[in-house]
Amino acid sequence: MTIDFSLYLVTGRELLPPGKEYLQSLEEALQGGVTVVQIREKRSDTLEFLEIARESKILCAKYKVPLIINDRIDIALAIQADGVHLGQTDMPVHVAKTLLPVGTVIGVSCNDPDHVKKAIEDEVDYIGIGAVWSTTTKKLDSPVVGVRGVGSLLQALDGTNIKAVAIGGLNSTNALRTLHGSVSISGHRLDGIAVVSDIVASSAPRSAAQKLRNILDAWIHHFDVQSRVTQVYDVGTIKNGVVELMRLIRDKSPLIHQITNVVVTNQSANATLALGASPIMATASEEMHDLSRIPGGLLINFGTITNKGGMISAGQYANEAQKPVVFDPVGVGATQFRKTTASELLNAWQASVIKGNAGEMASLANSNEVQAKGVDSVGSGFADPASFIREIAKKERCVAVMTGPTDWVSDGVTVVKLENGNKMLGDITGSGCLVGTCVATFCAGASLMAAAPGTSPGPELAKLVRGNMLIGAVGGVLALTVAAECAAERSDVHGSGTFLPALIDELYNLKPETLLSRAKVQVL
Ligand SMILES: Nc1ncnc2c1ncn2[C@@H]1O[C@H](COP(=O)(O)OP(=O)(O)O)[C@@H](O)[C@H]1O
Ligand SMILES: Cc1ncsc1CCOP(=O)(O)O
Repeated sequence: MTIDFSLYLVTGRELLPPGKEYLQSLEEALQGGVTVVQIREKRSDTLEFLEIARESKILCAKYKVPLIINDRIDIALAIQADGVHLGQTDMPVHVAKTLLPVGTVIGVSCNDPDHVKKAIEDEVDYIGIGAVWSTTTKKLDSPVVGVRGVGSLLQALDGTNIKAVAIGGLNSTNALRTLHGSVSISGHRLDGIAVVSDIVASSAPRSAAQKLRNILDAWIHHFDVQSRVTQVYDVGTIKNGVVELMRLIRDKSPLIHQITNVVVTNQSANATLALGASPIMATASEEMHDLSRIPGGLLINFGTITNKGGMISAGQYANEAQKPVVFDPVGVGATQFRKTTASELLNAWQASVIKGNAGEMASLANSNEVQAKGVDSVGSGFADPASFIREIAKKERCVAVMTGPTDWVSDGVTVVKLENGNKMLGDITGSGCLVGTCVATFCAGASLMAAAPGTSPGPELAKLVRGNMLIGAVGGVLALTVAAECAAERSDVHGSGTFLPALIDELYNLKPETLLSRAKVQVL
């Protein structure tokens, strides 16, 4: 039987809110658009489980929704359920298959590559990947998979007909992030999401399910359409796009919320102003929601990690508001704490752009090809930077920027090579951080442009960010590197001390014509 796995409800009677009756809640969830139901009764004895399963089956049949039984082959047989769901310590699949009628759907829980390998060998019908987020609904025996961990498990299913759903802590706030961020490098997406508490614990399960349904419908449609069309760029389109953004930033002065390090806070705020935007350097968790409601962009630079909670909530609210999130993982390879924090942040929210030098990007990609010393990259960089940047962008599901004497930008398909700049940028502290600020500013411009009425077609509900982040990222790099060239040529610049204020001046005075004539852009 073919099952639509998109909205998979797992029951949990112990979570029902006071006054909500089980069958009533289930029926409302079905009306809200649940496509498959699993009866999970961890505390009931056999007779109670059987009774619940029977009643649930009648209700599911009314809505033509298939019913799956958790763990218990005997109950599944007794009520002629459509399927069973087995955990790693339940009845082995090959034994279950000998007991169940041919055609019974079999699913297993997986949280590592070996589980997936075994599920493929066992020819199961679907896998439940989890827990993806932390949850209090189930006591977890293994660490959470994290959104970024799902893709490699999905990729292992390439070439099979096995379906996959994500489970654990899913709700209407993180569903889109989970769906988008879990797509594998090979383009394999989840078939659905499995939810317990977000629906069952709700006093309004119909609207809880409907909310998830709307997100799923929008995202699946958007993804399936988008994976069939590739946006093609040429140098002219990119340069003109950047200039358009430059003008829009000066005209609209978007708010650039920056959580950045203590070393560069002042110069970053000044660079933002010089570009015509408005900086706010706010770090407390308590203010993140308010800030996310103001159009603009967010920069998270973790050069000095002092407020992880603020970084997490700022990014999550920005995703919700479809605002750009630019992540600068300063010195990520330097300490284990930075590595763990980067992974935590990148699982918590979807970065729109990740920007780093070669050492930082290598560390994020777990590559040993380029080393770092503290916050600096060491050596001559990647042998094939174009392929590296394309792959990391594809893996992280965002635009990636790798700085250095040559800067590289990719959205996972197109690679843009940028050769502006001046080596004096290496003589001041925080030139990479300034690139991050400029990128966040241009991405904010791109977001504002897309938010203008009539400029952004398509299902808005399906997006974690609005606007063209590739052009935004290129714009930020070009603004800073071209301004650096102009600053370095000035007769009043005698060294790094005079270079920095001259750089701010040149950003302030940067003209579209200068940027157009100096920009060294190649599209690969
Ligand atoms: N040798 C160089 N020549 C020209 N531009 C450079 C050079 N080194 C760095 N840059 C520019 O300086 C900016 C910061 O890059 P980088 O030095 O890699 O960052 P970080 O400070 O994070 O290590 C980038 O825009 C890059 O183009
Ligand atoms: C059954 C199960 N398997 C892995 S996590 C989980 C519980 C998910 O519940 P919730 O959706 O309430 O986090």
